[in-house]
Amino acid sequence: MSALFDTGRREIAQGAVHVPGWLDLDQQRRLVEACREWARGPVPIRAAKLPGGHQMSVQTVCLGWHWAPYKYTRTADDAGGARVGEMPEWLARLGREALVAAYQDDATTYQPDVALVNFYDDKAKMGMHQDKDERSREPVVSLSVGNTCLFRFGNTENRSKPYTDVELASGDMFVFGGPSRLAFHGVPKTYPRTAPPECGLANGRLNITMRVTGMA
Ligand SMILES: O=C(O)CCC(=O)C(=O)O
Ligand SMILES: [Fe+2]
Repeated sequence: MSALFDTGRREIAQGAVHVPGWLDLDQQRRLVEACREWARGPVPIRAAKLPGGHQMSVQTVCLGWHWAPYKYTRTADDAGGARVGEMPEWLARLGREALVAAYQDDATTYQPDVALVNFYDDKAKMGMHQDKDERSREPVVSLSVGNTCLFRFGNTENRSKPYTDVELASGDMFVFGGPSRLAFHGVPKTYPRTAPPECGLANGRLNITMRVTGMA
């Protein structure tokens, strides 16, 4: 991204950067279209079940690797058993461009091999957690489309304070890596009817996180 569009870039913690409005409306619409396609299969979108039996309120479909609490597999053993869809190279490239913009580092060789596509209806939320099922500690890139949410970005020790509350709006990008890679984070709520009509998503919120599993 050119300097012109980097003006809103904000470092939330060391290695954690929020870039508001990183995706233009055309890119947002294309992502929404792609998410609709991915949600259809080969693995259908589903709300994952936690080991205790609790079902997540967020619905997820994965690319590259299938994530179910708390591991990655090639087949969706909790959702019909099909082999998960490919991680498209264009999406990995978008992840790399995000990293370049967030860290202002043109030399990155970032190559995410998994994407988790999350859909939030107006009631969905995500509790404070760490993304730690990856063997690699390469950064996580997050892209948001649709309704604005409250994103809580915490510390690496526990689920409670200190944390920083950030609003992630349609088109926003957020990266966390380095000393922030294992920070607890979550989505306490989304704000209904806040999506720009032109983003392509009339209801709810989509979030795509890209990661490097470190698995072969
Ligand atoms: O929806 C978000 O912004 C965060 C999603 C997230 O933390 C995850 O999928 O692990
Ligand atoms: Fe996460």
